[in-house]
Amino acid sequence: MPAGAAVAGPLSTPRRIHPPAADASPSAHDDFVKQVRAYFKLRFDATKENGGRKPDMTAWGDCKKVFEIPRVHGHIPGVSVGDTFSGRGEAAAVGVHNMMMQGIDYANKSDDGSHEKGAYAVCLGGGYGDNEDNGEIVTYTGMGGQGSGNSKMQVRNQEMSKGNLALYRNFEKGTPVRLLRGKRDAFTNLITYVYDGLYNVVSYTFEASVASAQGTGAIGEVAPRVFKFKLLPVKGESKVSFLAPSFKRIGARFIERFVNAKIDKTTNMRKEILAAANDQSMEEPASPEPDWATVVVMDDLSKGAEPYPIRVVNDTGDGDLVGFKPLDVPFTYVATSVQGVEAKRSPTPISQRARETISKVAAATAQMDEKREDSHRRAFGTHHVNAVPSRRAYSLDGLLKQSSEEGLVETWDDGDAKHARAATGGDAGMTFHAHNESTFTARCIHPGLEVYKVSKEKGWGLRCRERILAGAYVCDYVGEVCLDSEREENSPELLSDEYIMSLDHYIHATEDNARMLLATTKMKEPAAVAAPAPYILYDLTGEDEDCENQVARAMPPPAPAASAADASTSTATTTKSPVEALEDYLLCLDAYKYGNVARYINTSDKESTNLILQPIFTSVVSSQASASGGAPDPSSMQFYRVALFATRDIAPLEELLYDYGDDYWVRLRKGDIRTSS
Ligand SMILES: C[S@@+](CC[C@H](N)C(=O)[O-])C[C@H]1O[C@@H](n2cnc3c(N)ncnc32)[C@H](O)[C@@H]1O
Repeated sequence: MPAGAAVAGPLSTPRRIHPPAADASPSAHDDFVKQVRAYFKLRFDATKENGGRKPDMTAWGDCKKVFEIPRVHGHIPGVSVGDTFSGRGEAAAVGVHNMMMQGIDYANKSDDGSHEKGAYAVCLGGGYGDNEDNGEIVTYTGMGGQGSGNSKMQVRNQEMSKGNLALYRNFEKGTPVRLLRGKRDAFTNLITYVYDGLYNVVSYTFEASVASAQGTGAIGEVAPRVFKFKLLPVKGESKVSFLAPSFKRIGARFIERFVNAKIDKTTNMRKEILAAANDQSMEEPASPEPDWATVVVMDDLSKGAEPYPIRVVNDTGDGDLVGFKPLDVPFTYVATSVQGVEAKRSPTPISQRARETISKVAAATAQMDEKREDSHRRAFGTHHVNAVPSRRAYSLDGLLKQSSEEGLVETWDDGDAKHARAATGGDAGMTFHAHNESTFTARCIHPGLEVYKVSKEKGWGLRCRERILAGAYVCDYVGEVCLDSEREENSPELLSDEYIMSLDHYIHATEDNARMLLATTKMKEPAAVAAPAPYILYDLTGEDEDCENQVARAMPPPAPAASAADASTSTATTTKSPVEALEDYLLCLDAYKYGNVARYINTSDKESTNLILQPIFTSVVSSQASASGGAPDPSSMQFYRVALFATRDIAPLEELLYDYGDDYWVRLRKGDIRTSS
């Protein structure tokens, strides 16, 4: 039977009718589609009349026996953007979306290689609680991982296969998908579907599902992850139909302008950054679009925990998601450090001890307050005392301000704006200044921070899309507070070492300091501690470039031989130096499982770093204080915030780096630390 020939009544002997050739006239295609729809209606009504179940599906099945249903990318000839369908069956019969039971219509491998180009179509109309349809921007959730029954709960991570892989190919190859939108009518309870044309897959993420029992945001609960594909309408080939939930709010004309403006803005931003990086004039003829595709792995790593979203992107072109740690480990983003998270789940010895230490620290803070000034005088010299706490630490616009004498940052006013520049002298990273939280004005992360794939060797790193001024606060190092000595129990994997920030700025400064801390925190009786050894644990002056030597010098001197009488009563503590004794109680921030954006900051040699760490005295609420109305105790030298500041102006997209310290490089060289690759 030639294409387009009429079908006379229900067919007892099914015959396959092929669609017209691609170059046939539009009217031939229109006729074919009309014919299919007429036959569909016939079979639908007949099934319904005979009391058959699922007439939609039956009619589709009948159509398939009679007509060859087109399997092509792009528009279906004879179907116009805006055409409506009575159900999924009718849309399937004409080939707009050929899979009735699932949202993504994709080819299998036998389909003549077209699976390589990606999915044919997607259907929006319920099913995945993670879908978002804002009209101009559609977030389409991938398939798989849902529980059985009607709950639609996400119970497992989705996999990059089948429809998800197909949509990834759309993204990769730039093949648009057809979008079928469905909406249930509140009165008739019937769903109408409309063909809204072609949409591009512009990015995708792999993130925690909100439609899961665990996706409640509770700390310690890790929701299964789903793929989310962002779709934008192809200009001139699509529409945002009345079925899109936000249609009334936005209005189609605005949508078109909005979408195009958005794309232009991104392109211009890229051009600007590239031009700045290459020091090219913006007047020069536009260079061809860079050959990179930014894979937006996540729109906001913090899931709303930070005031600014933190994008995770990969523009290396390797398209590789593997190795992005939140995908590999149960990581939870937290904006401030957490205590005893493990204990909440199961009371493990580590968190128990960590909590005891924290409360001892809190209890000792009153004494600490009195002694702080004294300790700082001993640790850092007289001129630093004034900076603890110091209202002079920040300029009016919130930049960290220090005199050049203190070797950190100096500021000046050039009349128009305040600028800050790294001081030429001094070793900023090696001088520790303490600031009281009450004088610490910048409490919010720097806008524009972005986690990105640096290289295979370094793994992921942090950069900022905006210029960071010298002295500006960037973020805190945030993690799970635990005992340094027992952190292995918390994160036994070797890699966990990568995310530890030891809170040892003070005890490693001087022996005196450690002894004072030990005494005030009453963790060990000072009498039980051996006489102080006259050495500095780490060379904080940074004068000695050979870190091997520094670590060698850092080793404690051999323990004095114990006498026979001592041996009978001696314990390990009697031979420990104050620093060693205190190390058992040293706290650290472990950002392996709980952390913030700072866990992605890589290290570099001192010359190339652009950030420094600054301890900020924080407040700990002791049990005593909570009983008396929750007034926070003053902070201590053992439990403090670690803030990161810019040491110089940092250009947009420049990697943010701080010096992990000599110990890191020594351990790296010895092979104690694995790199990310
Ligand atoms: C706190 S993490 C930084 C984020 C890490 N790059 C990632 O992908 O998650 C520290 C780890 O990053 C890697 N790293 C940091 N700085 C590096 C550098 N300069 N060269 C190579 N690897 C580095 C090392 O594996 C290190 O243990």
